[in-house]
This record gives sequence, C-alpha cells and structure tokens, in this order.
Amino acid sequence: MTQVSQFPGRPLLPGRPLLEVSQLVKRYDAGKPALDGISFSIRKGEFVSVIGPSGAGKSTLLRCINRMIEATSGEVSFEGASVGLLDRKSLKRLRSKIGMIFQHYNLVERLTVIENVLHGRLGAKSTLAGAAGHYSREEKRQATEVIATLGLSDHLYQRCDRLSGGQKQRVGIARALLQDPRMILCDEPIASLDPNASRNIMEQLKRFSQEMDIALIVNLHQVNVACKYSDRILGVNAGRLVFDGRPEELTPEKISEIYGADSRSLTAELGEQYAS
Ligand SMILES: Nc1ncnc2c1ncn2[C@@H]1O[C@H](COP(=O)(O)OP(=O)(O)OP(=O)(O)O)[C@@H](O)[C@H]1O
Repeated sequence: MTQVSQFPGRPLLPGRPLLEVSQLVKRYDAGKPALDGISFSIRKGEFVSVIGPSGAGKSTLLRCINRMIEATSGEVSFEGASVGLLDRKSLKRLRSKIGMIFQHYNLVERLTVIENVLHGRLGAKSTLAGAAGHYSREEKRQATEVIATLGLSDHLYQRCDRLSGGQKQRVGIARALLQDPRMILCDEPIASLDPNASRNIMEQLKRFSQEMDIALIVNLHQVNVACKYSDRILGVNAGRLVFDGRPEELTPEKISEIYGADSRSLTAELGEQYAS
C-alpha cells in the first residue's frame, strides 16, 4: 500500500525515508555551532542511537527535528514534508506523529498515571478541548490498554510523584505511544535510572519499535547499550556526524573518533560486552 503524507508536501513514496535531515546547522551564539552540517535519514521502524561526548550536540539535534529548537540552516523533512516550512497548525499535527521521551520524564507529577498518559492525545485535539481535559471513552480505553502493556495497571490512578524513576519513564513511554507516533525521539531515556530499570526501558523501547514499526532516535551515553539495542548508531563530535553505521562497525578507532580523549574506558566497556 502506498502511504500518503498527511502533511503538505510530497507524497510518501514506498521505500522513502521517514525522516531526512540535511546539512543541519544550529548556532546558539557567535561561537562554534552546536550542530555543524549534519545529514542523515531514518527509515520506518529503525532503531537508531545517537552517541557522543557531553556537549557534542545530541540534545540539540533531537530538538531541531521537531522544532522545539529552531535550526539556523539546513532542512528536516518528515514524511516528505519540510518541517521548517510548516505553519503552527501543521507543526502541531507533525508533533502528534513524533513522540518525545525525556531524561527527567516531563510528567505532571501531581496528576495520576492515566491523566499523564492521556496528555499524549493533546496534539490531536483543539486547544480548547485539550485545556478542558475532555477525553473520549475510546481514548480512556486506549490509555488503560497501553498502561497495561507497560505493566502499570496497578498504578492507573496513582499520582506520578509516588512512582519510581523506572515507572515514571514507563508512563512517559505510554504517553508517547498514545499519540500513535511514527517516530519517538528519546533524549537520554535511561540516564537517571539504575541498571535494572534501564534494561527494562530499553527492552520496552525495542519491543515497540519492532511490533509497531515506530522509528526511534535515542540519545545515549552508554556505548554498550547503544550497541546492544540499535539497528544503527550515529556518532556525533563537536556538532559533526563522524560515524553512521551498524553496531558491529563501531570499532575502537571509530569510538576514539567520536569520543576523542575520553574513549579508552568506553572501548574497554565495549570489549567486555562483546566478550560476554
Ligand atoms: N540554550 C543554549 N544556549 C547556548 N548554548 C547552548 C544551549 N544549549 C546547548 N548549548 C551548547 O550547545 C552545545 C551542544 O549542547 P547539547 O546539549 O546539544 O549537547 P549534548 O551532546 O546533548 O550534551 P549532553 O550529553 O551533556 O547532554 C554545547 O556546547 C552546549 O553548551
């Protein structure tokens, strides 16, 4: 079946990338650019991790994709539509197709799990209906179902400030899934979690990517985690894309190129993973 873009622009041809990023530049100030001409494309259902040292530009890259940050130049195209050209209404529709998951969860802590998850539908509603908190019976059914899928049924009406970090992140994933997204941007989703919770979150993300054909772009600090779960890895250094390949292509030399002087412990970590 030929998919058709719901956004203004070109029709989505079979095999066409879901996302195309071309020569993206972001300058915050007069100094060195945070993004310095980054280009890549992502296909439907692809699981892509972005790695690189602190300050490399990973968060900026993710936020330029859905225009939470306006790029200085370059082009982002999603389902064939040029994101930079979208008016406010079209941008809202675009964002409803691109979920986002954050390191610090971005939940409304005083609200319950189901209330937070229902916020995933806000992008599909008028501002008025969203502000009034009107959700249909079907939306509530879907929210309950997705919460169950993430193993949180017992916490449906619990306030989010009573949850553990791992549970909060699962609420964040459920909220993103309720959007029925084509892609989810994950900005360091496991940076605040212990190893068990981290594994659980990465496994959930991988599962949804595979089962629902959702493309994922995941910013990560852990090279071994990126290698374990990703179809593809992007390595960023000083705002430039210095690696774009499969996990098995990420050699110690490539890691040095991405991380520079910080790379020795990472290479050792990676070696341990392959040895185990
Ligand atoms: N709002 C801002 N104003 C000015 N400079 C900024 C702003 N946000 C980020 N920067 C700079 O842009 C560069 C890239 O930052 P960014 O947060 O995207 O990197 P990162 O790879 O996500 O880092 P980390 O892994 O530490 O989160 C850094 O030099 C940072 O200091």
